Amino acid sequence: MVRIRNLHFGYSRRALQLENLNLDLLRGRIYGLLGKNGAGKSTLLKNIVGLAFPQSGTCELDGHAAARRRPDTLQDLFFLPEDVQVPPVTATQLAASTGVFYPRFDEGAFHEYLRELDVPSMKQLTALSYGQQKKVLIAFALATNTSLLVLDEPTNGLDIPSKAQFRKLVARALGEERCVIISTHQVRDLDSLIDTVLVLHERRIVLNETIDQLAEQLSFGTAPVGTAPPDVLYAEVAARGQQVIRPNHAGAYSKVDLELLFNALTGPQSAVASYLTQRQHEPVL
Ligand SMILES: Nc1ncnc2c1ncn2[C@@H]1O[C@H](COP(=O)(O)OP(=O)(O)OP(=O)(O)O)[C@@H](O)[C@H]1O
Repeated sequence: MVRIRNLHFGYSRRALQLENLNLDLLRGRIYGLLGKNGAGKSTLLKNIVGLAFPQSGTCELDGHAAARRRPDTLQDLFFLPEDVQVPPVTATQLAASTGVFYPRFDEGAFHEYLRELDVPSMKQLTALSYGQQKKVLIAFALATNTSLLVLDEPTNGLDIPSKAQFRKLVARALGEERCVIISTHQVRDLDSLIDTVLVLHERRIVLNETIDQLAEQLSFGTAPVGTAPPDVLYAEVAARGQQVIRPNHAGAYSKVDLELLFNALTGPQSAVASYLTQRQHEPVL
């Protein structure tokens, strides 16, 4: 679906935001794009949807350069930017005026999503709160049924129950044909939703693994404060003891702690990153 090769991008020639970046995104997956503030998540997403153009390298959507912005590509992708701006119309009018640009737009599903997110469909969007405006556009995005759905910080501005509702709706809207990419710096918002984790750090993708692959390779657990358990790749002091990441030698399954993993990968000289890279280069027996 998305194929990026040796992508270099900077807003000026002197400072690169993305450097020699390679990435493949597949249909039927929900990707979580994690990165610190200013890491370049929005910049990468804009390159993917053809709103920013690589200085060198390629970014292709189903074999066509995203930057060409072909009509058949644009009608099959939806991008929800971080800062949303709504037109002075109702949700119902939005569906009528803008839904036509997306051949598989499902108006019935749009209204169903609005009901589930508890947003009125007959009120002017400009008169809604920021969180409600965001929910309308999330409902619209899901109802477009485009093959590629790119959501930049969609949970910003949502209250806690709406974040849970958001996760439910996205999980339901995913099909074999759809590729969803969601960026966030609030890692916990994507817990139990994404199946693949991407971490953007220091201008590159430093992690691209499914949750299952991570659970297979790493073990997430706790240890008493002051102890140094054997094999520890990363440890962080928490309210009740230390949270630790170790190699999963025993083959036992533990829940992947996304926040701990993110901290481990974006700290100095990440032993977790080195371990995962080493595993990738081990011969398969
Ligand atoms: N239009 C622009 N012109 C110049 N520099 C920009 C522009 N947009 C972003 N940048 C810079 O590019 C870098 C990456 O920004 P970007 O918005 O992609 O980060 P982000 O990971 O999405 O951050 P956040 O989590 O804070 O939203 C930042 O240093 C930012 O200042």
